[in-house]
Amino acid sequence: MSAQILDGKATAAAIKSDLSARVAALKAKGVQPGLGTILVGEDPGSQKYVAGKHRDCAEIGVASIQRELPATATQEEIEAAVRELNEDPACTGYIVQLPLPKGINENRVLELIDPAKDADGLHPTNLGRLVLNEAAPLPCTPNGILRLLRQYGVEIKGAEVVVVGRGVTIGRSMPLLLTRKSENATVTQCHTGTRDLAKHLKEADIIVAAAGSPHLIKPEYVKEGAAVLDVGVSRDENGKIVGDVHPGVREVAGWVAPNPGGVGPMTRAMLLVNVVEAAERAAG
Ligand SMILES: Nc1nc2c(c(=O)[nH]1)N[C@@H](CN(C=O)c1ccc(C(=O)N[C@@H](CCC(=O)O)C(=O)O)cc1)CN2
Repeated sequence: MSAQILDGKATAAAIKSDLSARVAALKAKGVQPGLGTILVGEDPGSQKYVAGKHRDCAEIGVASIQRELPATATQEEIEAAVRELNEDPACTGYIVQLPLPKGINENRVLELIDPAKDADGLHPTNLGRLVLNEAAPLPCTPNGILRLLRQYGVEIKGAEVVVVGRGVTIGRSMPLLLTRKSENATVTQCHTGTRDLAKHLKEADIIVAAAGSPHLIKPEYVKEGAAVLDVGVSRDENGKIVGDVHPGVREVAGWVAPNPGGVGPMTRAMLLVNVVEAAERAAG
């Protein structure tokens, strides 16, 4: 039996359609939401993601503010771009596209973002609010994963979830979201220091694969009927995406979020949710 596809494209389209109406309501009140992006360098993947974010903005009526810096930009130049967006009233929320070039202190840049304009939910204040169970913009990919699971009726409550990876955009906060009382999942986090990944995966009802290691999750590691979300992005010699999940997993799993077409579009939709919610808060 082949797994049901968790269709991120279709789910994101429905979310964007709802957001369009909310943006129109804000505009009727004289509020124009605006998403800013800071892109440093010429990484083709990052350029593509940022371009997609601005296409989404145009689709739902959010204004776009784009700042591009060369790969040679200094820490000070990047921090100056952050300060500028903090002060720009047209920018109601913004992101710094990650990763930043080698040699740049990413945490120092993230810490400079005004937490009220943090559209990624990655500022330490907002991550701290998440730990404290307070309202905060949620990190986009983890939130998108939850929305996708709910959309397809995958049971999260009581589920054994294995998160593979511990990066700042997904792995660090995914367990925080899943273990809130509203989700009530049990989470095991695996990473490069995990001794027996297969043992943990075999127990999992839900697998979130965010390691960036091509085809790391093999069919024989997956419990029959599990939900498997492929979030890892590697590229082959032609620039084509290779996910963390082996294609054969579809024959074992109950649900699969493919890559591309699964979690990626949801990440972008959740960014728009954060931007619109921040503008709604600011409008009272
Ligand atoms: N500041 C941030 N940087 C990064 C984040 C993030 O959430 N905030 N996450 C990733 C990249 N990312 C968002 O920026 C992202 C990844 C994937 C997609 C997407 O739509 N992917 C498509 C495929 C696109 C392609 O063909 O390359 C899909 O999965 O269908 C959007 C955004 C790291 N950096």
